[in-house]
Parts: sequence; structure tokens; C-alpha cells
Amino acid sequence: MSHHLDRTSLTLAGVTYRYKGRAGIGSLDIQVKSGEFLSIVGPSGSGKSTLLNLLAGFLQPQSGQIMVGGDVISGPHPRLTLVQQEPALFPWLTVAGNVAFGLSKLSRLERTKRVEDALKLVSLDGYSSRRVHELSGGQRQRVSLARALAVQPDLLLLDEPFSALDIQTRAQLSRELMEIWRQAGVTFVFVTHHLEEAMLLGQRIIVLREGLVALDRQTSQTDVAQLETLMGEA
Ligand SMILES: Nc1ncnc2c1ncn2[C@@H]1O[C@H](COP(=O)(O)OP(=O)(O)OP(=O)(O)O)[C@@H](O)[C@H]1O
Repeated sequence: MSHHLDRTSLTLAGVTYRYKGRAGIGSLDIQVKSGEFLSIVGPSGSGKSTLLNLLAGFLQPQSGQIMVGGDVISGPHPRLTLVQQEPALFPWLTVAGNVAFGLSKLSRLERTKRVEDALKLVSLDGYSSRRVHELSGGQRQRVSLARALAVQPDLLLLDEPFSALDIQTRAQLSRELMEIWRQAGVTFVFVTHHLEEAMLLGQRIIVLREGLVALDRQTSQTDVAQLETLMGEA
């Protein structure tokens, strides 16, 4: 969406989080433009989970600031939604019930429209009244995506959202994710330990290593050999 183009969606300014023994992250400076699709990748122990927990508001930076859409994040934030590895859906609710979960403040009409639009975005139109326990793993992850998008966040944080799926479903959903992103016009930050996935998805790639940005580049300009080296054991 063009009106998003020159706004900053996410800013990390000097963000640091160190565990005892000094492992952790920092100090990180990252800016993500509104509407951008950024993949963050890194070897085991590079700080991905720590960064995710900071972005989701589950951890507080020990120094520095995280801002989303101009607001400082100091806890879970409605402008930022998280899609996790295992979709945390309510099994006793319908698909529509799950997608409508964060929309209780809207009128019924508006809510229905949001749910319909979100389900269309993830190619689940026609599934509204199905129970979640009747769905495949891939379909459940689609519901989880639809629920996250229905609240119209500034930023969607994706934590290895396809890692629990079989290879074919994973490949299919990865292909579709770019299209979903284009249509939704929302900033995507996709965190993974799979280099191929990070290269396939998104416009920009950041490699974390030992809690720091080791590389930050447009995906089309990355050098695979260099990435592979950076993904090796520290
Ligand atoms: N609760 C903790 N206490 C102490 N050290 C921790 C804690 N959690 C993580 N660490 C350390 O901080 C560093 C970053 O860990 P983190 O889990 O963020 O990495 P990661 O990139 O998510 O790794 P993986 O891909 O294996 O999940 C590692 O050196 C890890 O051992």
C-alpha cells in the first residue's frame, strides 16, 4: 500500500538483552520500513528467540528501545501480532470464531467483514463454520495467519510458522506467503533458522550471529556462499 511506503514500522535502537554469562543480544540497531518483508536468520544460539521475545514484548530490553508504528513496546502490543510455530487456536471454536477472537470491539457487521477478508487472504473462504480440530496442520496455520491479519496490525512477526508442517505443505505455504504479504500490505518480520527459507521469502535478509547483525542486505543482492559461512558454527 503506497501510503505506507516512507513510514518506519519497526525500530530497534541500541537494544540489548544479556543473560548471566553475557550471552544474548546487543546492541542491535535495526529499522524496518512500513510494508517491508524482512527475514531474520541465524545459526543456533545467535539470539533469534531472544529477539523474538523482545519484539513480542515478552522480554524487556535492558537498554535501548523498540518502537512499532511510533509506540515504544513495553509488553505485548496490539499493533504487533505473532504467528508461532504451533498455532495456538481454540479447538472448540469454529474457524470464524478463532479469526474473530481479537475483534470483540468491532460491530458485528465489521467483524464479519474482517473475518471474511482474512479468510479469503489465506484461501480459506468457505471454511468459516468448520471446527478447527477437523483441519489439517497447514489449514490450521492458515487460520492462525488469518487471525493475526484480521486485527490489521502494523507488523506481523512470524516465528518459524511452517516448521511443524510436512515438506510439501511447507513449500506450498511459503510460496503463498509472499502473495499474502503483498495483498495484506503489512510489515512482515519472518524469523527462521532455515537459510533457504529466508532466501526464498522476503525482500531483505538479516543474519544474526552472536547476538549481532552480521549481514543486512536486500535478498536479491546476497551472496549464498557468504551466507552459508555466516550460518556456520561461531
Ligand atoms: N534463559 C537463558 N539463560 C542464559 N542464557 C540463555 C538463556 N536463553 C538463551 N541463552 C543464551 O543466549 C544465546 C542466544 O540464545 P537464543 O535462544 O536467543 O538463540 P537462537 O538463535 O534462538 O537459538 P536456536 O536456533 O537454537 O533456538 C545463546 O548463547 C543461549 O545459550
